Amino acid sequence: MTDVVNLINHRVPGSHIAYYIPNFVSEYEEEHLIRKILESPHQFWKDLPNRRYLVCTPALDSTDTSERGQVEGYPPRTYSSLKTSRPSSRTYLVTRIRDTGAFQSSPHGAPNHIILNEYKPGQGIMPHEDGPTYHPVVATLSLGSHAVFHYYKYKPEEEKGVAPSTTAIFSASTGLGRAIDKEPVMSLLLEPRSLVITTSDLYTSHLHGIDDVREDTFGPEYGPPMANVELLADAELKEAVQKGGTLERETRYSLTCRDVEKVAARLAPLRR
Ligand SMILES: O=C(O)CCC(=O)C(=O)O
Ligand SMILES: [Fe+2]
Repeated sequence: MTDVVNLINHRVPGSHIAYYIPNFVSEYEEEHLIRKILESPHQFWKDLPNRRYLVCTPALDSTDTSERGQVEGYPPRTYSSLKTSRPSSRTYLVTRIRDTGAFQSSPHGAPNHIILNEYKPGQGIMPHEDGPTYHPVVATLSLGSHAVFHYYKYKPEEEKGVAPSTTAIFSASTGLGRAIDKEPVMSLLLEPRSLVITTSDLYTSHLHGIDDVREDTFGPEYGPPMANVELLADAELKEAVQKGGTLERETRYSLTCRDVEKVAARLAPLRR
């Protein structure tokens, strides 16, 4: 892994609550992590039409349930651990994320919870909120492919009715159906091996999502600008974003690392 990062050098321009760190892990580490991910037993994965995911804790082995808990939107039966060799790749990763200082004020001072998602080309995740279960800092590592991450806001309450530019969605914070503004407030290109850290109300009062497309096309007529373009490390990707171009998606794995403030339910050990 690379040296300890100084977050201040990675602030997304125009935002004081998002940080983008390219090449947070090396190609060798990426390959190792993907291999470990693919070794996770099939029964631990939860298949959805547009992605599959599993939930694990960063530091515990598969027989230790002491820190496991229920996370809103994620059924308890998916709780498991990634199969890892010693020393745990997850522990190492979490230590490095802790060392960025982003989780300094979180209850455990470091992520204690990881959601692993796998997206094939053409898959994505609808705009959603993650709910109030977590401390409002999230660190997401991307592996295997790039993705374009959009952040959205809700339409103001007084705008009743769903206009053509909005989508009605259930809000985890209010429990009500609300209309979202389809124009993203911010969009980021996440390179493979990058870490993005978002905090504060980008997390608590906004939604986030990834379009279910096979390729991403950039250019003024194709969609919103990428707020982190100046921070991109890969010259080819950067040029595609700056001058206009198309990037084909490959299989992407994301590790969404957070601190669960309150563990809502203790779970029985997995028997398999
Ligand atoms: O794959 C990602 O980066 C986003 C995952 C996500 O938003 C979630 O699992 O709630
Ligand atoms: Fe999410």
